[in-house]
Amino acid sequence: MSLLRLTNVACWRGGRLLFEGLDLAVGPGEAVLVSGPNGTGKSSLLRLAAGLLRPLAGKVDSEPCALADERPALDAELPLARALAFWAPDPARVPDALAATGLEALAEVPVRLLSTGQLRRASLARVTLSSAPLWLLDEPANGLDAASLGLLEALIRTHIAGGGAILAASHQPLAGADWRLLELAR
Ligand SMILES: Nc1ncnc2c1ncn2[C@@H]1O[C@H](COP(=O)(O)OP(=O)(O)OP(=O)(O)O)[C@@H](O)[C@H]1O
Repeated sequence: MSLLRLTNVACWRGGRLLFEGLDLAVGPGEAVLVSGPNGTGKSSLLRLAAGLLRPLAGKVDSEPCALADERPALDAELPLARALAFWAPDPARVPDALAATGLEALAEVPVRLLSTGQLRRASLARVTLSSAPLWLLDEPANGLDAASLGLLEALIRTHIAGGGAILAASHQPLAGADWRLLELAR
């Protein structure tokens, strides 16, 4: 059983072929780390997996997923807790998600006032609240200080231990899981 399966996938973007013939299966409890030089299509691969991009060829099958990338996808005008509640099937879990990402003191602060690293952590809180079995994390360590990196790794560990799956793109090594590596080449 796979939570994400790509079969013979080709991706065309920005007027060129980024990759083709890509097969990938990610099952419960598995984590895959996509690496490769700038512009090789790591973010595009995550967007394909999320159903936000269509493959040029091949097939993408995915269970419900939550994507965290550089866009927080939170209402900038709302206090953080309310902005997160919008995405939560169970809003009662918002305080736990804030605590798990070290944001409990910012629950009433409007999203637009958060710093870069705080916004990254808010995205992670949104992902944890989604209840999606598949997490798609695009450069999740960007902008995080050492303590926040520890929180990210703890969230990854818990998700994998609970039978979730993760597809992440990162230029930096990430702990928290026994990552299977997928290298995209130029
Ligand atoms: N919104 C877009 N519209 C058109 N082309 C795009 C768009 N976003 C990215 N591309 C193209 O797709 C290519 C791959 O971009 P992508 O962001 O997937 O690479 P990446 O491997 O994640 O890069 P990086 O390491 O810099 O984050 C880029 O070189 C660009 O030409």
